[in-house]
Formats: sequence, structure tokens, C-alpha cells
Amino acid sequence: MKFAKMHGLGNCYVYVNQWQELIPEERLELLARVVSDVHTGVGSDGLILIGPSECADFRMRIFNADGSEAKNCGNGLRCVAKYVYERRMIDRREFTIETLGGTVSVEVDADFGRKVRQVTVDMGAPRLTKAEVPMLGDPASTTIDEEVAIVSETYRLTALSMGNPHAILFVPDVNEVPIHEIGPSIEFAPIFPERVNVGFVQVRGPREIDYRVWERGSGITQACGTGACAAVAAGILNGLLERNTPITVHLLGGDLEIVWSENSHIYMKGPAEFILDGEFFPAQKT
Ligand SMILES: N[C@@H](CCC[C@H](N)C(=O)O)C(=O)O
Repeated sequence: MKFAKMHGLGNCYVYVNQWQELIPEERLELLARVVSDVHTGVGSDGLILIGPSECADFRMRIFNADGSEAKNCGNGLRCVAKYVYERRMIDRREFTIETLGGTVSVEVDADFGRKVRQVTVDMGAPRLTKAEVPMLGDPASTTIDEEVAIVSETYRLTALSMGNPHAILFVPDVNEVPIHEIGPSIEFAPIFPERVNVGFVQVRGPREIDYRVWERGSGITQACGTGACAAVAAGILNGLLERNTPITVHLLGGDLEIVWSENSHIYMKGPAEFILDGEFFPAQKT
């Protein structure tokens, strides 16, 4: 199986071009687990498929390292945009990508040699009701700084969907949080029937935050694009950050610039990097 390994701020995936490789649907979950394994596979946070779409220029599917399929991936979208533009699969700098969470528009900033420097993604409007997250409780209500009891702890959560679910907690110091303990305990809490990505935010000022993440299905990663958007939306909903202005999000792997604009859409701008092209020989059981 031919693949490319790429990363967005260290959030790395194995990318498979579905015009080159036909993988049976029933093998995708196991394949994602196998390629993600750092010891016996390629080593990644999951698997991303780039394929044809009936309603957009391309389609992206994302599988976490545990094999679960997610509906959206911000860092993945920037890498897919870089992949298709640099490999001349499209000539326009603005195009669309279908995900299970909806279709998004992307714009690449490239030099004359067609090398992509940055990608801006219109991530759409955050979805705020409990039904949309999804989260148990009154389906029409929102979760903004709500006290939620999980196992033997109580957390103040803001929860929203960027196509995929995010629970955000504001903390005094992101480096002091035991993410390995709190992350899985919230990810698997029954109140989130589809599990949840868990983000920890330290507000540095009205236009700057530190953000760390425990990703559903992949654990701690260097960065999460949808999570950075959710963190900024949560900061604005809690009156801690400014709207209609770029917010710098510092992640373990680097910085993203996020704006929640007047038209209610969130825009994410950041880099995408190519690591290598390779060929993987899955064992017979995959
Ligand atoms: N790293 C991604 C999100 C990947 C999916 C997520 N773990 C989920 O299960 O929803 C990003 O950059 O957004």
C-alpha cells in the first residue's frame, strides 16, 4: 500500500490516495490501528483517506489510532489541501473538501514553485446544542461552563462540535494538568455517547491561549485543529477571548491562528508538512 506521511504541527497521519489504492471498507478500522502502531507499523495518530467526492472537489475520511472513524480533522484538512495542490490534482488555490462532518472550503498560500506555505480552512460554524455535540441532557440546551460530575470528580465544561465533539476545560496552567488521567476519564464518560475529545485551555490574554489535548481514539497528540477551533469558540462563549479577531493558539507542536468571524464561521490558518512517501506491506490478517 503506497502512502504519504504528513503532519500538521506534529499531529501526524498516514495518508492514502484512493485513486491509487483500493482498500476494502471492512479492513479500514484494523488498517488504521496497524499503520498507527509506532513499533510495528508506520507510527501515526491515525489514517486519512483522500478520495473522490460527489459534492466537493475531494473527500477526506479520518480514522483514529484505535481504528474509530471520526467526522472531522482540522490538521488533516490542511495536509489534504497541501497533498492535492502540490501533487497537481487541482489547479485552483481555493477548493472544497467533503468530510463526514460537512463540506469545508480551503485556500492554500503557495509560492511560485507550488510549495504550500500555509492553509486557511473555513471550518464552518461551531455547533453548540447538546444534541449536536452529542451530549446527554436537554437536547436544545448548550453546555457553557457547566458543572458536570464524572466518576468521583466535578469539572466545569464547555462542550461543542466542530463536526466532531470537544469538551473544553479552562485551567490555570496547562503544563500542570494530569492529562493522561483526566483525558480518558472524560473521553469515556457516559454523558458523551460518542465519546469526546478533551481540551485544556490556559488563557494568556484576550487574543492568545495555550491549548493541550487528549484526543478521542488517539490520546495525547501534538496538536488538534478542530480542538483549537473549539478552544477559541469556548473562550469567546465564556467571555475570555475576543471575537472577529485572530487568536493565537499555542499547541505542543506549534501555533495556529483561529478567528471566529462575524458570519459565524471559524477560520483556521496554519502549516502542513510532508514527511515521506512510503510503501507499507500489511500482514495478511489486515
Ligand atoms: N487531530 C484532529 C482530530 C482527529 C479526530 C478526533 N480524534 C476525533 O475522534 O474526533 C484535528 O486536527 O482536528
